[in-house]
Amino acid sequence: MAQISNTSNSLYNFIVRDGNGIKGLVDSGLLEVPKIYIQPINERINKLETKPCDMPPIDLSKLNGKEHEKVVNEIVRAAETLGFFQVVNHCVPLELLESVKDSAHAFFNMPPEKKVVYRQNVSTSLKMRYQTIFAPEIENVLEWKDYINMVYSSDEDALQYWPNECKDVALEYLKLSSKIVKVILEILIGKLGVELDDSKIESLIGLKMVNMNYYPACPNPELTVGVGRHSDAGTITVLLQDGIGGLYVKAEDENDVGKVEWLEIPPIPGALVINVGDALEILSNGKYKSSEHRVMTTSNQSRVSVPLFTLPKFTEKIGPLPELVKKDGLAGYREVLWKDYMDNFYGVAHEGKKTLNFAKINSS
Ligand SMILES: O=C(O)CCC(=O)C(=O)O
Ligand SMILES: [Fe+2]
Repeated sequence: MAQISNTSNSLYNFIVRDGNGIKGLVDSGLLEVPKIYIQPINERINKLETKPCDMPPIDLSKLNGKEHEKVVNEIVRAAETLGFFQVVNHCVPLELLESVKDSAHAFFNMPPEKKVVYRQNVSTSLKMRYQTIFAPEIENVLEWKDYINMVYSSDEDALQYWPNECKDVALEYLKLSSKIVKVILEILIGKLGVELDDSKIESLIGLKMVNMNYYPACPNPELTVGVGRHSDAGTITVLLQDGIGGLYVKAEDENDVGKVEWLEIPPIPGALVINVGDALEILSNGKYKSSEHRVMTTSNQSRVSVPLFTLPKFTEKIGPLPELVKKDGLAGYREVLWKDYMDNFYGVAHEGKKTLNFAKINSS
């Protein structure tokens, strides 16, 4: 924290201590991007070097019909290649998705004094946090994003600790999206030729949290990032994005091996984005890809997104499934206590998929 708070104390106090967030700074009439938000050139997103991801969304309702196997294969292929795909005809009502986005706006539109009570160091609850900086003590440049993190432990706790503005819809979203996660996880594990009982599947997604990300309009989006390059730590993420766009995923150019390209996951009304996290990459011994992704901001509209992160319970030991190691003849990752993995994940600056090196064997 020293770095940021020392270099621009008053900015730090305004944004973080007083709970205004980067949203508050933009609302105050900001014309220029403050220095601590300016990314080094190699981290900026050049839209000209990106293209839209043209993978059609996967229709989950077809899992119940004669195209079951085709849909299963689409899911597996997407998880093996990009690690990202979109689903439609899932079980989450579209009105609920609209209410979730509305409630995110309702929370962030509150005055700072209402939000600051949820700030780390102010609130004693670990179940709800309002933050603007991923990790001020380790990141040198800040992300153009405010967010809340709502950790699920029980319905009672959620209704007690999560903000009134969003708790009911966030809880409903968490429950229904968790069903999608379970269906997809069972398919992916099944296709590895491994059988896991229900309690094991549950423990792989035993920790659930809903974040609400708010990216205010930025005077110069080319200089900043909404979220820098990272992979998600957990098993599977379900992401609701609004219609603004700006989520980019790293892919290998199909026509030019080794060449990297950034694909934008286009907003599709009613669709949910699904992505593989580090835990699933480890479990599958690298077969399923936890993708590097990042977010660009826009100059005239604020964007919201609402990920449901599902992660293994902290007490789980996560390593490649033994049947796969036997089949592959080699483990690409070591077994880690999930708590240790998460401590490392939150303790280092994020630089793409480097957080996975904690578990990788022979990582360079
Ligand atoms: O806002 C988005 O589209 C993605 C956010 C994200 O990657 C995250 O919260 O981990
Ligand atoms: Fe992410």
